[in-house]
Amino acid sequence: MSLEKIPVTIVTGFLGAGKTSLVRHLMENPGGRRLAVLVNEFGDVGIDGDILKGCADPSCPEDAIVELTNGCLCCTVADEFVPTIQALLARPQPPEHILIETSGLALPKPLLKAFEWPDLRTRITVDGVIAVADAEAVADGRFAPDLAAVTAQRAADETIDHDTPLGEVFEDQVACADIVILNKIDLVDTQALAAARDTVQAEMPRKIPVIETQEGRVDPRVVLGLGAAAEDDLAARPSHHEEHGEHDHDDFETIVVTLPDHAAIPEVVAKVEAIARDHGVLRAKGYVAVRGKPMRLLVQGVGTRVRAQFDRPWAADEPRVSRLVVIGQKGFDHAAVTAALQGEPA
Ligand SMILES: Nc1nc2c(ncn2[C@@H]2O[C@H](COP(=O)(O)OP(=O)(O)OP(=O)(O)O)[C@@H](O)[C@H]2O)c(=O)[nH]1
Repeated sequence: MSLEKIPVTIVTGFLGAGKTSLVRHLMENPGGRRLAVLVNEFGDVGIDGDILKGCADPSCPEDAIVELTNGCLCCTVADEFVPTIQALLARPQPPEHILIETSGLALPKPLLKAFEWPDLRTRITVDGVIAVADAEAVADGRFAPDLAAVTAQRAADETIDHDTPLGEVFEDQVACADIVILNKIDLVDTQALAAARDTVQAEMPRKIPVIETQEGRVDPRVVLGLGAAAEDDLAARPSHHEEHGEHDHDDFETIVVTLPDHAAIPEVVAKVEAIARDHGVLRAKGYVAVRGKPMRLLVQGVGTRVRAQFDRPWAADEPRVSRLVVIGQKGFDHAAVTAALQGEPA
């Protein structure tokens, strides 16, 4: 038995940045490695796991794709993360590389600390932390500091943290990374791309590569096999939540909304656009039944950008239930969002 530690790549990045797209691309291009994938999502509706299981193959069979939906990975280390990794390592053919997709709200640093767990420390190592960023969202200033707060408080105290909740999560993710994937370059022009690059670079505590991609398509040789051993290098990866030792996710809220069947795709898309526009919803995703269609519709909203495509037929034993996971900042209007999704189209 080899004593080499199994490399683990942690994929982090804000809600909807393109983490699942990247993981999927790596599963399709494993470079000869036998992979296992661990995916963590908010809410108990595992959509990413479902998407990823759709591209299971011999180099990453379905039972090597594990979903952890019981809350945040970094907060359930002992109960969930450690036993899951142990089970993967105990497989007759253990993986040669493990990919972990964290939830878009997760802070990577507490997860890195889990690699110090006695039973894991000798068996796995963090090969690299990849932060995926949405070039359009970054260029739009969605992670920018709260300028009003900066102005109001500058005179009072220079040291007060003026970041927005989105800004904090974004900064923590970039600060922890070994590589940043600046994704969705199709949605920005050259100027906006340069602005996004500058913003990402401004957040880096140390110089790391920034790679531009579309749909997370990157040469696996660039992102796998970095040998970063990030768990030994925690001090170089500062976090906003350092002093608390742990963190909570009180800045964001998730609801799950059950929808009626829809008559046509544009209706669903318009509603998902509307909840982002009118109620500041950050992310919406799920499967929707369209009347008369045997296929289920995968609906994905990132801000007001919405994609909908049929992914596979509803299974015979599967209820044709339309459900969307909706994530927004704390205090978003759950009732209004639910009503907007459940109501008749405008
Ligand atoms: N236009 C465009 N859309 C993209 C690109 N990459 C991903 N998307 C879309 O963006 C949406 C979110 O992509 P995901 O890969 O699910 O993002 P994620 O980071 O895994 O999302 P969460 O797990 O919810 O945080 C999906 O609708 C993707 O199809 C890209 O390069 N360009």
